[in-house]
Amino acid sequence: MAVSIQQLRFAYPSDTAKTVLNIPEWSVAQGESVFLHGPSGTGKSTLLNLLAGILQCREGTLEVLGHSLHTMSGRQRDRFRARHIGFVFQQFNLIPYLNVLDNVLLASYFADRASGREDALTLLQELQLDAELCRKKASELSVGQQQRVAIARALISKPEMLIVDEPTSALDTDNRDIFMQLLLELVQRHQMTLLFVSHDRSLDRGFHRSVSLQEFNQAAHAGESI
Ligand SMILES: Nc1ncnc2c1ncn2[C@@H]1O[C@H](COP(=O)(O)OP(=O)(O)OP(=O)(O)O)[C@@H](O)[C@H]1O
Repeated sequence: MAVSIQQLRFAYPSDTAKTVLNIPEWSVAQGESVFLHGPSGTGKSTLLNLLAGILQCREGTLEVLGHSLHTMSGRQRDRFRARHIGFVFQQFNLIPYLNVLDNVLLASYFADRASGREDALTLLQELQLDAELCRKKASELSVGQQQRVAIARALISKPEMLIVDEPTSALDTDNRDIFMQLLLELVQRHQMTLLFVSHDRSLDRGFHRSVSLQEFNQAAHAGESI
């Protein structure tokens, strides 16, 4: 299994009275692509952040790619994420003053799987970003270009799992369709597990499974308190 969750409960330390996630059981198979949707504020980003080890699971079990994240320290989770997970954030989080190529190479450095310039340039080319563009600073790119750099950065260390959080909201329909096609092709070619969050249900074409968080998160129904 790529993801296996049992009896997970999560509340933010700053608001412990509010259970954001209460998931009795949920799993994702290796190589599966899952489109996760649900109304705003129901905990989609929170779930992705737990799966990537950015947030800590304090109650229940959370296994990702066979690793027990619920027993790991913060440092171990950071290392796990750098090695095994590619994460594309809503705001991309590129480093604005570094050029495109260096933004991508920096991620491979942190993963301890240093990929060379050639690998990075090939990947950027696959994502339709040419050599000239790769010399530009991230702050000089369009939103669509930044998005593709963020994907390249997530893929450079050859992660087994790619997590993408609502990445298309700033794009027009044509660019969105091109982006989705590119993403799904890359995921299939590299045989990765994909978890993709969006409000936009029309994007779920091509995924193995489309699921609402409310189907398996009990906290979303009850407005539950611990
Ligand atoms: N850092 C935080 N501290 C406290 N509460 C938070 C924090 N981040 C999110 N929340 C709360 O947790 C709940 C779930 O938020 P989350 O961002 O996971 O929802 P979401 O489904 O991804 O929403 P959206 O679709 O709007 O991005 C919300 O009620 C939110 O207010």
